[in-house]
Amino acid sequence: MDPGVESSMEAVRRSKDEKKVLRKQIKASHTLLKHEGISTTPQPSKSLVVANGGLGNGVSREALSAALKEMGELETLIMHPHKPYAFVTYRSEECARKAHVHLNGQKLQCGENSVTLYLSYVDSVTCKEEGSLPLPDGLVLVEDFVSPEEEALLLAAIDWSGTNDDVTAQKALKHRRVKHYGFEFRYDNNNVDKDKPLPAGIPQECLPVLERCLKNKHIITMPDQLTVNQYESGQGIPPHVDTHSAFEDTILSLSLGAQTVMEFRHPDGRLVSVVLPGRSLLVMKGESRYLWTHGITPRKFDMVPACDPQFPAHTMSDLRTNSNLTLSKRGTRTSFTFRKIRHEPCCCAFPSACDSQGGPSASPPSPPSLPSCHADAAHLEEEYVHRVYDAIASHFSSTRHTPWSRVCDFLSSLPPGSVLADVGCGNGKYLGVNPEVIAVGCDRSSALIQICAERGFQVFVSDALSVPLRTASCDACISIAVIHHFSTQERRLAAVRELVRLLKPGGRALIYVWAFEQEYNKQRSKYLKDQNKERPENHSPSDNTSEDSQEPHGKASIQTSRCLEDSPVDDLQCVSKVSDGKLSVHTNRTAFNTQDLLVPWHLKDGKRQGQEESGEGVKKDKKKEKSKKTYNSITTSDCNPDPSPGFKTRVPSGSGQDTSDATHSSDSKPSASDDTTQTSTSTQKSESESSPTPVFHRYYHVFQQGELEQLCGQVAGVKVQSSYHDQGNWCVILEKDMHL
Ligand SMILES: O=C(O)CCC(=O)C(=O)O
Ligand SMILES: [Fe+2]
Ligand SMILES: [Zn+2]
Repeated sequence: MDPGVESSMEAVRRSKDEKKVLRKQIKASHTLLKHEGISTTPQPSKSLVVANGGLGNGVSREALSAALKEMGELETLIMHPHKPYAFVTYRSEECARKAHVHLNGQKLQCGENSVTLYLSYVDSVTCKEEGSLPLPDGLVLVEDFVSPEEEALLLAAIDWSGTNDDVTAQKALKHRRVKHYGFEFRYDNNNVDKDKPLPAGIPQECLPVLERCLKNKHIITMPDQLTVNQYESGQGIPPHVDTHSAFEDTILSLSLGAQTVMEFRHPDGRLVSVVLPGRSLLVMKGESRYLWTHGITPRKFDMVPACDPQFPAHTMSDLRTNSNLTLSKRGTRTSFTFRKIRHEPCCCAFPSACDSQGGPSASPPSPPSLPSCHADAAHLEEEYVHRVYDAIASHFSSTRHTPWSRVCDFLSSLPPGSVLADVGCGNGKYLGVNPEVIAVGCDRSSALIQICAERGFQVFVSDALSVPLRTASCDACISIAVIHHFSTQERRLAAVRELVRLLKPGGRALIYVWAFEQEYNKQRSKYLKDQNKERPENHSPSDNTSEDSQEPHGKASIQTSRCLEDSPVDDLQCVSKVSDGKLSVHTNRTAFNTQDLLVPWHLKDGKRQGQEESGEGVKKDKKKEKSKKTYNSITTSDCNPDPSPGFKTRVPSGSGQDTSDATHSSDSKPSASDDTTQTSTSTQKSESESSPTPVFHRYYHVFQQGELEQLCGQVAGVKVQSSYHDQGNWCVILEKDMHL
C-alpha cells in the first residue's frame, strides 16, 4: 500500500481511538457526577480523579501508585474503600497534565484484573477520612514483639503431622486447624475440662516470649493454656468472646506468618478493624476481652491502611471511612493464643456478656435502631442485609428453586431478543426462565453471584442503587424482593429510580416487595398458613420462612390487580412500632405488627458459605476462580466507572432476595460447632443455648398497601401500569414514558 495512504489511514484510526477515549472519559465524568457527586473540570489542575482506578475495581494502591508516579511526584493518592475511582494530586500541574495525556484510556493490569483508566481534572478532592477509631478499651497491639528468628523457632515447634493428635487435641476445623496445649478448648461446650490437663503442656519454645510478656507487664501470671490456630488464605474465625468462665482476664495472641485483619465489635455496633502484622502481639484485657467480640472474616484479601511514608501507618481504623487503603493478600497465618484457666466464676464488670453472671443468653445483644441518616442506613444494610446474604448464600440458594408464576408471566411476555436486567438476582432463578431474552443479573452478594456464575448466567456484583449498565439499555427490568431491604424511604426511592434509569423508553419493570398485609381479601398468605411449621421457642428452630410459603400457587393465589388511583396513598401511616428506637425481631409465620423489622434466618447444618468453601478445599476454589472471570469481565467493563467490586476481598452482600425464606426443617442438626464457638455476643449471628444453629437477622421494610405505588409515583417519566397483591407481596409493573 502507498505509504502516504497507510499513514493517513493510521491517522484516521488514531483519531478514532482518541475520540473513543474522549467519549468514554466524558461518560465516566457524568457517572461520577451522577453517582458520586464528583464534578470534574476541563481546566487543568494538580488533581485528577481516576475513574476505574479504585479499590472497588480491584485496583491495588501499589499498582495505581506505580503507574501514576511514572508521570511525576505525587502529593496524595486517595482511595476510598469500595469506590470505583481514586483521587491523585501531583506536586505540579505539569505532572498532572502529563498523567492526563499518557494515562487516560490506558489499561492498568492488576493481578489477573485489567481496567481502563479515565482521568479527569478536579478542583478539589473529597477526603472523607474521619480519622481512626480508637482501639477498644483494654486492647494493646505490640508490633515486632518477636524477632524473625523467634518466629521461625515457634513455628517449627508446632508439629502438624497429626502423630500427636491426642496430646495436643489437634483438630482440623472447617475454617482453620487448631492445636491445644495445656488444656483442650472444647468447641462443643465452649469451655475447657479444667480437671483434664493435656499430656502436652505449653511448648518450652514459648517460654522466652511469655517471660517477656511478664517482664513487660502484659500479664501478671504465667498462662497455662495455648491454642494454636492456623489459617490459610480465605479462612477465618467467627466473631466471639472467649468464654469468661473458662479463662482469666488477659488473653494474648501472637501473630506469626502472614498479616491479617481482626474485627472487634462492640454490642452497640461499633466496629474496629485491627491489622495484625506478623510477629505482633495482641493483648486483650478488660472491655476488649469481655465485651467486644473478636473475629477474622474468611477472605483472601484485606483492606488495610497503605504503608506509605507520606501517610502515617494505622494499626487500626474504621476501614469504612479511611481513604488511605490498599489491598493486602492473605497468606498462611499462625496464631498462638495464650490464656490462663479460670477456677472461680467470673465476676467481671460486663454481666451482659458473662456466662458466670447469667449472660449472654440472659440478655441478648441489643438490636439495631432504625437509621436516622444515610450513613446509618448504609451501615444497617451492610450488617443486616449484605453480610447476612453472603453468610447464608448457599443455604438460601438451596431453598430458592421455583420461579413465581406471575414473575414468569412477565418474563414470558417479553419479545425475543429483549434485554432484561434482574437487579438483585439472588441465585439467578429468573435468569433462565425465558431463553429468548438476553438476561443479565446482578446482586450485592458476591456469594450469590458466584452461584449464578457457576450456573452459567451473565451476572455481576452490584449494588441496586448504582448499577453499572448504560441508561436506557434495557427493555425490561425485574426487582424481586429487593427494595424492602433498603432501610429508608429515600433509598427505596433511589432503587426504583435506578431501575427506571436502566429502562428504554417504553420499557417495563416488575417490582415485588414483601407486604405488611399477609392477610388480604380475607385470605391468609401461605407464609401465615404454614404457621404449624413453627415450633415452640426452645426447640429446634424451624422458623425460616419457606420459599413455598410466599410462592404464588396458580389458582390458590389471590391476585387483585389494582390501579394506582385505587390505592389509599394519601394517608399512609407508617406502622413502625419500634420500641426505644430499636428494631424488633419478627416471629416467623406470624402477622407483621411493624413495618421495619428483623427477620431471623436459621442456618441449616453445614450450609454456611464459608463452611463449604474450606470444606471442599481446592476443588471448590478452582470452580470459584472460573466463575469469578465471568463476572469480572462485566464488572470491570471499561465503559464507565464500575461501582461494584468485582473482586472478592470482603463480605459485602446481597441487596437481597426473595421475600420468603427457607424452611428450616425441624430435624436439622446443630451446625458443626467448630466455628460458632464460645460466647457469642455478636448482634449478627447468635447461638441459642438449646441449639448452636447460627441465627442471622435480615432487615426488612414491609410495604403497606399502596405504598409501593406511591413510591413509584414519585419517579418522573414512568407510569404504574398495574399493581397487585401476590401471596403476601405487593407488586407493580412500571412502564417508562415513550417520549423520554
Ligand atoms: O487467631 C487469633 O489471633 C485469635 C484466635 C482466637 O480468638 C481464639 O482461638 O479464641
Ligand atoms: Fe478468641
Ligand atoms: Zn465475665
